Amino acid sequence: MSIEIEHVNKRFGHFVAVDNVSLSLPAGQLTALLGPSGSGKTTLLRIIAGLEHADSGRIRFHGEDATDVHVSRRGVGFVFQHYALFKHMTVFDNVAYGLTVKPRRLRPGKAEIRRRVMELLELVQLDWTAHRLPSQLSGGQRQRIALARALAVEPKVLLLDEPFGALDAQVRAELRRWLRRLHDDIHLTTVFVTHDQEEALEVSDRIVVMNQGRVEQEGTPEAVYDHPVNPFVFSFLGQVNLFHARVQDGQARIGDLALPMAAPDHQPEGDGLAYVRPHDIEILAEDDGQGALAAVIQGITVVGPTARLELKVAGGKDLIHAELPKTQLAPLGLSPGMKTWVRPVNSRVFVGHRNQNPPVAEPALHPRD
Ligand SMILES: Nc1ncnc2c1ncn2[C@@H]1O[C@H](COP(=O)(O)OP(=O)(O)OP(=O)(O)O)[C@@H](O)[C@H]1O
Repeated sequence: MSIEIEHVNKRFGHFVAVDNVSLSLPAGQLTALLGPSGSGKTTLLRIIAGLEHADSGRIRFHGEDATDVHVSRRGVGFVFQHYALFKHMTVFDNVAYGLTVKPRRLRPGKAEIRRRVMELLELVQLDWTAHRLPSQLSGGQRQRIALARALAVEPKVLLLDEPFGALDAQVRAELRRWLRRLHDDIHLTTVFVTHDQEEALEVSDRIVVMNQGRVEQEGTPEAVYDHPVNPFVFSFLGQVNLFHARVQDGQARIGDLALPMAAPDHQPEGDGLAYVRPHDIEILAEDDGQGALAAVIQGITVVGPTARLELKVAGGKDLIHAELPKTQLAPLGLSPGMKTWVRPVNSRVFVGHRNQNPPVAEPALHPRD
């Protein structure tokens, strides 16, 4: 069941929470609504669900207008960050709940309810917990039961609001891989809200990047990561270093250093900022004469297989961040205090954009200041 969102607006008093959003969410896909806190993700999800009413605009499910259809008739299943399972009911009864409260004529028989609940518990790989109480489960297990419960009434659309937000990093990572596998099995149109870019990139078929109630970009994870349309999306999808740059005659430069650019066809010319990801900064122990910026290593941190370097470029005020495989440290003989050369091997220059970095962005470097 596809979801079409057409010119949806929502204000709370004078505050614009959702600002003229139009989207088409394809059937059977897992779409992430990704954005910083307060960007309107949850409000949009609640409008899709029918828990919130848009001030204007329409919501269609598979082409049919659902804007004025009550939440109970939209055929949506939800899982929230703090999904309250009924504490005094067993796991089995929690999952069965939505079926047992159906009107008599729509309610399946006892044996059918049992069959369906056990099937769902197997799907979420927790059939062995059927007779437990929620308090006897871990947080991750509870969220999987919440998902089984949402699926019990056979929703046409599944809506997840930061479903793993309250769990620790490792459980979160396991659950998002599990959710991806589950989605590959059931192919239910799913929309999930997250502010975690890694989660969105790893799990979803499509990502909608939101900011201040608007959609900044929409596309596959590869498209939004590799071809961010503006500085906001670039910065929000990962760590970034900023350099003053100039584009002239189709060539971008930081000072005299020519930059290779993943440039769109019509790269505007003029002064701007070059955005470079830490893993796109090459570190050279010796100047190879092919253009690089002199820099001194300020610190090295090894995190698992990755070495993270902080460097100060000659003439620059702020530190830049580079990342490379830990195994390259020894061959290059890199150590704190050492003079090196750095070369951006991939970058994107935005000319004439307002610098609208979210707080996740790293400090800017101004080598020409
Ligand atoms: N019922 C409400 N009354 C007043 N303001 C609200 C209400 N619900 C949301 N807002 C405001 O609307 C804005 C968007 O909120 P929303 O919850 O949609 O953002 P979000 O992107 O989901 O953020 P988060 O990740 O923090 O949940 C916020 O500034 C919030 O304070």
